[in-house]
Amino acid sequence: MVLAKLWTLQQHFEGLPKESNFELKQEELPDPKDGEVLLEAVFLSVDPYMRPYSRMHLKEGDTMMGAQVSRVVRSRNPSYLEGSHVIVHCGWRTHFLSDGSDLTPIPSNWPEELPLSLALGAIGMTGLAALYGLEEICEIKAEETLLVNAAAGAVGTMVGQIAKIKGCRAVGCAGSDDKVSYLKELGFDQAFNYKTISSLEDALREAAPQGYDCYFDNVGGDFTSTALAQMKPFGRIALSGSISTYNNTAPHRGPSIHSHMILKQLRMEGFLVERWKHKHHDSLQRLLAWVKEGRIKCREHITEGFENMPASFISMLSGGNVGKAVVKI
Ligand SMILES: NC(=O)C1=CN([C@@H]2O[C@H](COP(=O)(O)OP(=O)(O)OC[C@H]3O[C@@H](n4cnc5c(N)ncnc54)[C@H](OP(=O)(O)O)[C@@H]3O)[C@@H](O)[C@H]2O)C=CC1
Ligand SMILES: CCCCCC(=O)/C=C/[C@@H]1[C@@H](C/C=C\CCCC(=O)O)[C@@H](O)C[C@H]1O
Repeated sequence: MVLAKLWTLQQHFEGLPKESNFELKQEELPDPKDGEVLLEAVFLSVDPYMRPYSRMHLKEGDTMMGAQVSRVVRSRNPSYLEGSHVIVHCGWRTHFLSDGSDLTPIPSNWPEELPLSLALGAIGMTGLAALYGLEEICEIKAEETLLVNAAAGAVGTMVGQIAKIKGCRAVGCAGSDDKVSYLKELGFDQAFNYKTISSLEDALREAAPQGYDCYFDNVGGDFTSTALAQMKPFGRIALSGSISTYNNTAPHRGPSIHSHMILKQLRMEGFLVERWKHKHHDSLQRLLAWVKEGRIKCREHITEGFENMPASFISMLSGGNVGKAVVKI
């Protein structure tokens, strides 16, 4: 028997989540039965979707949703050896009993020197979001100019670096001067702090006077209304997320899109990573190769301790992270 800790959604969020929205609980888990494995969390993923999805899919009292890298501590399932690692969507919890059907093994050629936390980020869900948004939705081509917002985050840092690998010009914006310096270190051609500029319109024009072929949108809202005006004819827009609206307490009036979309004949499409599940294996191998070759740098924002899950989540939504937000147990 093991005592699992778990974070529950004590009360639905109103605006930015608060520590009081969460409750830490404990649960006794029995020994695994035939076919089952007992998992222990090693790294928990901290992601923006948890904010809107909790409202859509959770009741008060439910365990918070989320993915983690876990270690198999006891196995009665021959497919999973004790000591091996898997990814599992079991929520914010330290231990979990699984029948094996919901587990994704870490790629078998994972290099020993790479932290397993990257399987939640650059070589995991957020890396895949960047890759698919660029290749499948933007259909980005060499020498094109790309704009990405929330650029210093998990998805954004990957978007800019993949665009550079493909021979494109990458423009990124983020919410602090340190983040902007980091984007330049990563090879972004232009980067600016959207919180300190006097006009977003001017900053976008200065960064790419000829306009943008592709726009990878993580932020939505008013930013998108302004960015659309600077797309080139036949530009493509990948709607990845709209984090600027996740904490809204009143329904948000969407960006005004028609005149730009029609007159410039733009294409805008939302996506979820899981659409290309059939490509995940090969895509993860491509991301892994770029990381091993040093063509992609991975920065992680690691918070220590399961008790700090709510704090890490609130901080990420407030812009406190550079790179992928992860909690290490
Ligand atoms: N479609 C899909 O399949 C997927 C979509 N996503 C989406 O991608 C986006 C980025 O996710 P991810 O990379 O994991 O998170 P990040 O690592 O980028 O962290 C979130 C960042 O968002 C920025 N942010 C917060 N509030 C605002 C705001 N009001 N305006 C502008 N920026 C803001 C902050 O950076 P700053 O300091 O720059 O403000 C913060 O650091 C999210 O919208 C998410 O929902 C993620 C994964 C998969
Ligand atoms: C308007 C909201 C847009 C959110 C965009 C976004 O960030 C999507 C992310 C998904 C994410 C969804 C996650 C969870 C389902 C529950 C699983 C769990 O962790 O318990 C994931 O599926 C990959 C992204 O496409």
